[in-house]
Amino acid sequence: MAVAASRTATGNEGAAAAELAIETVGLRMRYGAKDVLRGVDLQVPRGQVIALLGPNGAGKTTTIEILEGFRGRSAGEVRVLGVDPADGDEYWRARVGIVLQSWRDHGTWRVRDLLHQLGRYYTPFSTPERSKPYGADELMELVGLTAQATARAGSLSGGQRRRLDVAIGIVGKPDLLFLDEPTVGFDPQARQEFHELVHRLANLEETTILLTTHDLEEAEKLSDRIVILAGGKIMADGTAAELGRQVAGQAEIKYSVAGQAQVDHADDATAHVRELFARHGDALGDLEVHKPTLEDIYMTLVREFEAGRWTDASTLPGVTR
Ligand SMILES: Nc1ncnc2c1ncn2[C@@H]1O[C@H](COP(=O)(O)OP(=O)(O)OP(=O)(O)O)[C@@H](O)[C@H]1O
Repeated sequence: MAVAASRTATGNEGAAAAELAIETVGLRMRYGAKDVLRGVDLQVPRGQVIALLGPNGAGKTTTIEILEGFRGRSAGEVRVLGVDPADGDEYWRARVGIVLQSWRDHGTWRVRDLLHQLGRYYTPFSTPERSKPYGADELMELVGLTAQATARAGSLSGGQRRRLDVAIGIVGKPDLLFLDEPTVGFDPQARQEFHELVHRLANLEETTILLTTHDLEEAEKLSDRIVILAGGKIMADGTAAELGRQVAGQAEIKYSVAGQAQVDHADDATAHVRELFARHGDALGDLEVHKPTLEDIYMTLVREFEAGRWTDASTLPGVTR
C-alpha cells in the first residue's frame, strides 16, 4: 500500500527523518530573474506548530505552495511527510490539509452536507491508526459551526466562513495542516475564537501545523516556534523566548546631565546606569532605559525590507539564525 510504502521510505532515511513532518535543504525559487527563496533550510518535527513570518513578498506563500506540491521549485531538497511533494501521490495528498488565503467556492451548499460530501473522498485513505474522515457533526462541533449546520456556505459571516475553510482543510484528518494567513480580516473576537480552534487542532492526534501570518503577537500565541523569512532566507528561528534572547541587542539609555540631553547604547544597561550615577551623581536626570523587543526588531526589519533598503539577513544587527 502506498501509505505503508511512503512510511517505509521515510524509515529508510533514519529515525530522525521519520520524526520530521517537513524538511527543506537549500530550497531556492526564482521567478524569471528574481530570486525569491535563496537557500531555505528548515526542519519541522512532527506535532510542532510553526509560524512563518515575513514582510510582504518575502516568499511565505511561495514556500508553502512548494511544500503543498502546488508549485515546482528551482533547486534544493524538499521532504514533506517523508515524500518529495513534486512526487506526492493521492495517499500523500490525503495526509495533507490546506486552508488557502481565500476560498469562496461551494456557496450554495449547506454546511453539514458539504462537509459530509467532501469527507467521502477520504474514506479509502482510512488507516487503523487514523480513521477518516471526520463525521460532519463531530467536525462542526470542533470548529464551532454546529448552529450553522443547515446554513448555506454563502450566507456565513467572515469568521464563520473561515471556520468552514478550516473544517474543509481538516475533514480528512491530516497529519500536516497548512494555514495561509488564517485570520486576515478578522475582528478581535473572531481572531480569539480562531486561536482557540488552532490550539484544539494542535492537540488533536499530533497534527503538525504550519501557518503564515504578519502578526508577531499571533505567532507567539499560536506557535511552538517562529521562523522569520526575509531576503530569501530564514533570518530568525526559535521559540518566542529564544528569539527574544537572540535579538535582545543593546539597550538605549537616555538621560540628561545638568539639563543637557544624552543618549548612550550599552549591552549591560544596569552596569552602564551604575557608572552614570557614579560619574554624574545628582547632576543626572531624566533617566530612561529602553531595551528593543522582538516586536521592535521585527517592525524595523519589515520597514527596511519594504523600503528596499535591506535585503540580506546577515546585515541586520542583533538578529541571528
Ligand atoms: N507566479 C509568480 N510569478 C512571478 N513572481 C511571483 C509569482 N508568485 C509570487 N511572485 C513574487 O515572488 C515574491 C514572493 O511572493 P509570495 O507571495 O511568496 O510572498 P509572501 O511572503 O507570501 O507575501 P505576502 O505577505 O504579501 O502574502 C513576490 O515578489 C511576488 O511578486
